[in-house]
Amino acid sequence: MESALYPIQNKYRFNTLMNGTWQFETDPNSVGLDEGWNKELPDPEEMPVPGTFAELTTKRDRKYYTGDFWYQKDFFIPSFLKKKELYIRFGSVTHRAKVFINGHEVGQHEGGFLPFQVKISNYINYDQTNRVTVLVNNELSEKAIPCGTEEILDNGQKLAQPYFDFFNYSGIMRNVWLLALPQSQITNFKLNYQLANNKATITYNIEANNNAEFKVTLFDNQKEVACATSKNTSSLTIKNPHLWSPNDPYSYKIKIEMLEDGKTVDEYTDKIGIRTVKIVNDKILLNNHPIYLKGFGKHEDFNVLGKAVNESIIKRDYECMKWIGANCFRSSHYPYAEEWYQYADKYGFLIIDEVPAVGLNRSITNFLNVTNSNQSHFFASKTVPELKKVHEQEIKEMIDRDQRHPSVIAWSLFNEPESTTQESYDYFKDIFAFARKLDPQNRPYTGTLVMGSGPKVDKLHPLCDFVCLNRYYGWYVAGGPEIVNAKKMLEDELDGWQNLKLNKPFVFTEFGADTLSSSHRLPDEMWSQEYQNEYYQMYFDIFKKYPFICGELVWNFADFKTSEGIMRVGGNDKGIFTRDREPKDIAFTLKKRWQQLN
Ligand SMILES: CCCN1C[C@@H](O)[C@H](O)[C@@H](C(=O)O)C1
Repeated sequence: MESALYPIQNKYRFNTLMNGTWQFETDPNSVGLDEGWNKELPDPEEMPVPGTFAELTTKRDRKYYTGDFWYQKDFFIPSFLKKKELYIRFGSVTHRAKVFINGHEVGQHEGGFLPFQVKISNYINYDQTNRVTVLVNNELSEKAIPCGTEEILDNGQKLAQPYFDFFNYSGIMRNVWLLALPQSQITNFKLNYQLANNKATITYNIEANNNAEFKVTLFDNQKEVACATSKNTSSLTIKNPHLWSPNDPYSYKIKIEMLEDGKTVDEYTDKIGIRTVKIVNDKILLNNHPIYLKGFGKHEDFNVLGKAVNESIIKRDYECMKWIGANCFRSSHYPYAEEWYQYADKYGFLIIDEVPAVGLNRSITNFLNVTNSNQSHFFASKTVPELKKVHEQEIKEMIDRDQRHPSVIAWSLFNEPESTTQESYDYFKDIFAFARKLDPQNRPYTGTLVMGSGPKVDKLHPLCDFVCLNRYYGWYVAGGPEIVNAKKMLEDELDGWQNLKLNKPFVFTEFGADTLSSSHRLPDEMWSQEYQNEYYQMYFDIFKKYPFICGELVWNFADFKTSEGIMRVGGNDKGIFTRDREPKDIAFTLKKRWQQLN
């Protein structure tokens, strides 16, 4: 069911997008399966794919709809495709899906931010119209990621209660492809690079659905530079490699041919960037040179689109990040659509790729409890074994999908869980041990520590190759005139970390202040542009004193939608850019700083 290879077209492989208008119907009483909705929706409406119903409706109960809902689309399959294996590949379906072809169940998937594909060949009527139906569910629990719960309102409606600070958008929010693939096919390939003596050794490991030989060819600007024919794994070596880096995102082309009895039966080509990432003492090295990460925590989020993929938004975000002088972002708090990583490879951005392990606590204000006995002991609950299984499945799918991107430099296995209890350490010790077996390039593994999980109480930093801090001194604590105290709080904490002599890099993966682009205040006040500037200047002045700080990823790239609440004005307003991607004053401050920072 996993589908790590992005669809391409060549003489062996064909695909077509199934995006556009699908039929849609909510199923609040979960009667659809009994009433045959997998064959025919009784009273559907049009729904765009990719898209999310929550951003399109004018009715509150539809916006917050929680439970089962159905998508359906008819499609024609000509008989000349009979020789191929047919699949439907979903870039994602949020949060879980059951797929039917002409009424027959063909597969299901848990997890709303990673691709999967279902084989449909055995259920297709050739030279006829066929029907795909998807049963989707968007409920939150402590047995899946992202975590949350739900309540039943007085009118009987379910309401998702996220343990996280972004709107629980759901549906088919990424591209959908019809794939026609060869019977014998390449299903994934993994690459690792060693650099020495001005040579690069590229070790490959090819996964396929049949035993075969493989011919692997590397091209530099169309010129063949290396070639090998082998079973699934071997290596290629090239002299004077042109390495990939943010300032020079150079790519080679790799072509893999699958051979049966000497005849090519499948071919997959991709762009690859030769580079290495490692941690040495308290520095992050890219191609053996220390790097400083400048950029953002982001969200996939935009007006009307919700989290639906849209290449215009992707392009605009990268243009803004190039303009401001950023070189990095974290895919907070879930793996983004594949197109984000393709652009990062092309434009030379670095990505900390994050699995949707957010809300592994019992409140998004968990940080208020983390240092006292009010802790929720989240990892002591009986649902943890089920949660761990899903967490591991999604780590594997994320790494299988993204391990070849040169832009991906690290894996974030958690965002702000409960992290000061022995049971949290026991849980994540297993999670890290599981994950460390999966990446052929052995990139660094980390996770972000919630406010309060500091040097005296945090249990998870020993598992991390570099330590990521989400800190809000000057906002959630010691805000406004008390910002004078916030400075000392931040310094005291960093002194505490320094005294542990961890000899590890630290990255600030979140720090920020809600700011209304309409607000100017003299003297500055919280929510004003002037305060956002003062807040960041305080952090930057302090960062200078701690050489182990190797990155500043501000929160957030842009304003984004959350659930409603007394601390949210139409959503989270900590953006450097507004939700429609226009700069706040702080963007010009960061541009000046980041273009000078090497
Ligand atoms: C400590 C608060 C949690 N942190 C996580 C992120 O998802 C939130 O959007 C951000 C905020 O509250 O702005 C802070």
